[in-house]
Amino acid sequence: MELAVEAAALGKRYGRTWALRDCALAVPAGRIAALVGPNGAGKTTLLHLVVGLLKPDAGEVRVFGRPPREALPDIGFVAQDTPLYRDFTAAELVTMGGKLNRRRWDAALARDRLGLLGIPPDKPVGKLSGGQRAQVALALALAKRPRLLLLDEPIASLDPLARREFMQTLMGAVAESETTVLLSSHLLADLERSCDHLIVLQRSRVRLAGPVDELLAGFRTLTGPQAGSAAIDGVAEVVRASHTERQSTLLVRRGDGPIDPLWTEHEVTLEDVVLAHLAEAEPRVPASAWEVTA
Ligand SMILES: Nc1ncnc2c1ncn2[C@@H]1O[C@H](COP(=O)(O)OP(=O)(O)OP(=O)(O)O)[C@@H](O)[C@H]1O
Repeated sequence: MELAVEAAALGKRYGRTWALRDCALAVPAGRIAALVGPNGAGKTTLLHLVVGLLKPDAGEVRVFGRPPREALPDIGFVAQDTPLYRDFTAAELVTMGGKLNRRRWDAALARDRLGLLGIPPDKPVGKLSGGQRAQVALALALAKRPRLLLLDEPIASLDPLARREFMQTLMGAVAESETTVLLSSHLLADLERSCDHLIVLQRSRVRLAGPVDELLAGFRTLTGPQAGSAAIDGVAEVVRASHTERQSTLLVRRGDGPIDPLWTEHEVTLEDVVLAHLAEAEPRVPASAWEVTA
């Protein structure tokens, strides 16, 4: 199995604070991988390490078996907030992309895609809507015909319809080209429909990672009587529990044995699994840290 992204003991720190630590990852080629986690978890840092914009302070990351700098011609990257030269039109950006990527540039693909989406070719991109700009950035990244496409929160500013259209465009494009995608997002419901690999970061560490179908198959929600959890001891490991006066709801990592019929088993969604793993309280900053000496 070819790995598109592989990281071992990868770490990056700013001053004394680790933005990413002990990160071990293996994203197989051809996957659409979602990178999720709370604000400040280290998602952008990880993407910047993968594209070679940052150098690791520990460990290493490889892209198709090579250091990121060597793999750069095979990587397409759309940074957070899709930065584009705002005074240029989409048509000018497509031409400029051709000059910057002489080895491989599919201008026809970008033009066809933008034409289909009704993006005006002759309007400065600064005057397009946020969704249209995101589509321009995606079309430019795809025109590079990358083997790995990195997208940092590409749909954050889009309305629900534009989000769906963006994800459909993305999935259609990568299915045709067998591109591997690593995309960070907070929008779990959108990811469930389109991603087949998941990486959850929390407080600079990988909390959970693997193929979505395997992760979902490994967890169940159980509902049953309060204080009945002894009945599942040894059969299922409780990841998160919530209780009302009458019943308990448990998210469990499923073992092999049968579950006591006291409990009703339900399948889980991606959102259930991610939120249960992130539910640990985030550390708070004490109010005293905000005091500024006059
Ligand atoms: N240039 C920098 N200098 C100092 N600290 C930084 C810098 N960039 C990021 N950090 C810190 O590194 C940590 C990880 O930041 P990062 O931007 O990777 O998180 P993120 O998961 O992408 O967050 P978000 O979802 O808010 O975009 C945070 O604690 C952040 O404050």
